[in-house]
Amino acid sequence: MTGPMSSTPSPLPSDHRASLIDGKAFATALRQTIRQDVQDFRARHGITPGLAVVLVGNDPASEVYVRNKAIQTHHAGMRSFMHMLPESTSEQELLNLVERLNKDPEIHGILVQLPLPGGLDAGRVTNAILPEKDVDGLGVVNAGRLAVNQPGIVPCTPLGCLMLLRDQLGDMTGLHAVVIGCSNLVGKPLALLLLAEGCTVSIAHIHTRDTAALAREADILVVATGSRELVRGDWIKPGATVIDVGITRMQTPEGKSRLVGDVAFDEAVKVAGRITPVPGGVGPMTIACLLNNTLAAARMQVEGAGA
Ligand SMILES: Nc1nc(=O)c2c([nH]1)NC[C@@H]1CN(c3ccc(C(=O)N[C@@H](CCC(=O)O)C(=O)O)cc3)C=[N+]21
Ligand SMILES: [Mg+2]
Repeated sequence: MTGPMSSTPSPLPSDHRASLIDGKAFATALRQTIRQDVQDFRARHGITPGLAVVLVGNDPASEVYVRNKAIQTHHAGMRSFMHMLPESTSEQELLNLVERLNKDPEIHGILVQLPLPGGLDAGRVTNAILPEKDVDGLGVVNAGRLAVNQPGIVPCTPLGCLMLLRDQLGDMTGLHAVVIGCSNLVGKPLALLLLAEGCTVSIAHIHTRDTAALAREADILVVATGSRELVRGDWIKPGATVIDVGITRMQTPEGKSRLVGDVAFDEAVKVAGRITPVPGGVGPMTIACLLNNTLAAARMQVEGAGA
């Protein structure tokens, strides 16, 4: 019995290395553009876009992300409003805060950091955010707009992946995109975006029978499972474009911390044509797209439809 990799000789030279998709550099350039656009927006309207970030509880990883979001929001010339609430916050208190932020004209975008502590219904809280301020694009209105190809706010991580893929590949018509992972946060919206790009899209999930065999068919392979190094080198079609959304913090034997993705990078880099590293791939794009969505939300609220 021979597997597909041994029966199909790889067309790649033995010293092949995928080119790295530099999400960090792309995000830096995007943030620079946004910073300029924010200045122009302020010059035209006398209004500074404002982003409110709500964090409930004290998960250390979430605190780091939220702080990074605030710093980058300021760097882009926008206002940042942080709301750090105790773990004991009730759903009603959280909904009351969202209601206040909905009504506040200085706030154009609202993000409630996920996951929420147990007992708080993320769906109810997310859907309480006005669709025009839902800069995460996770409420049912923006999710529905995406599903029917209407303009709306697209979730930050999928949007970041799409920007990288457009930059790398240009026209994606007819390419087979395989998305591993079907979350409402990443996999599902990204599959819809790739469909709109003209890809043939397959989604693999927990019940998929042979995910490795499906992955080997992919021209574009996106992995968003949160299962570290799930995808091995022999899951990848030679020359494929690989987008690794996963990010897991690990302890090295020396007691240092290290980030790893959902793709076994050292194996994948020998097979893929292009690949995002972790860190420095999708992660920085997520925050840049949050700023992008906040500016777009401010434009829509101030300049109206078609802005
Ligand atoms: N409502 C909501 N919206 C989110 O968008 C959201 C969320 N909740 N909860 C948590 C996840 C996670 N997330 C990341 C953002 C930036 C990096 C990032 O910048 N990563 C860097 C490394 C950062 C580090 O060193 O830890 C990189 O990959 O290079 C990663 C992950 C947004 N999330
Ligand atoms: Mg990354």
